[in-house]
Amino acid sequence: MDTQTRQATAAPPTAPAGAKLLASGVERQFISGKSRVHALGPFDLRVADGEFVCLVGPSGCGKSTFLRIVNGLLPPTAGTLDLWLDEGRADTSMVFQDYGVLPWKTVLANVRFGLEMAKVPRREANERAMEWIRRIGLSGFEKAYPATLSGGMRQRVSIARALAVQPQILLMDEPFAAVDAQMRVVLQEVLLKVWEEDRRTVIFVTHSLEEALVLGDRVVVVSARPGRVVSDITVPFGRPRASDVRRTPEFAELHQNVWDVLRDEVQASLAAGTEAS
Ligand SMILES: Nc1ncnc2c1ncn2[C@@H]1O[C@H](COP(=O)(O)OP(=O)(O)OP(=O)(O)O)[C@@H](O)[C@H]1O
Repeated sequence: MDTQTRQATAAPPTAPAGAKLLASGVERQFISGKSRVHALGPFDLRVADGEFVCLVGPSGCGKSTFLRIVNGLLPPTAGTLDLWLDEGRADTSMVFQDYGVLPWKTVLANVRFGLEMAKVPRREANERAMEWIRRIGLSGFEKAYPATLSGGMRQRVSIARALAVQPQILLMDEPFAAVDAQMRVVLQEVLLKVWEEDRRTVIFVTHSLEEALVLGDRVVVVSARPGRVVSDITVPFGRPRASDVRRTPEFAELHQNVWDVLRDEVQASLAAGTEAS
């Protein structure tokens, strides 16, 4: 029977060693009018504490749906999702493609926003926000409004806001898709640097296989809809990692191997779209 639960359990005795997240047979269907869309699953994934896992897959295969389930925004229609969370710290925090900054708030107020929601006292919230503004490379822009910033800077604000609450799991949904190619590389480097500093658990969705291989400890290839895990690759490049790892022959070879798997799913997705139309 469908369980329709997202279980967030504080350190249950059954936690597999080191696991932060365990998705077991997670599925999601959407019903709109008379049509039913089987968006995801059965989806099985285990993520260890402190691991950086990238999801790649064809458009519409359910990647965002999975993040929304992890974030608690959406219940699964079947299967279970267990999160092993420490008490007293924010569970999850999400960064979206479209910046998600509040245009009427300054950079400082935007970064402080999540802390205020978490009822962190004003002085501490200010200090933590200022610290994250520094870490993300926006010192000097505390009083600026989003409209005066570049897309890359706005996305830094989003990342700083998400990280300032010290989430146990950071969920990133194509966070760099809206910025130009050069800025994307810069933001990848910023993210690599801040992630190295405290290595929290990250699930990062991207359409760019190159980006996934530059950032991730693992790259999980998701099938055409309904999304299932078709391949789970451990990225062999060491840490700390610089973004110019992409220029090595080993990177090119791995990219080709993973692309061979991903291409089949993209083609399957296109074929399904053609049949449906
Ligand atoms: N609220 C909803 N109601 C109906 N269908 C939905 C809803 N949300 C998502 N879907 C459908 O579920 C499928 C998976 O969507 P989802 O956004 O998770 O895919 P995705 O892999 O993140 O896609 P993309 O890479 O293009 O962002 C799509 O067919 C989408 O249209």
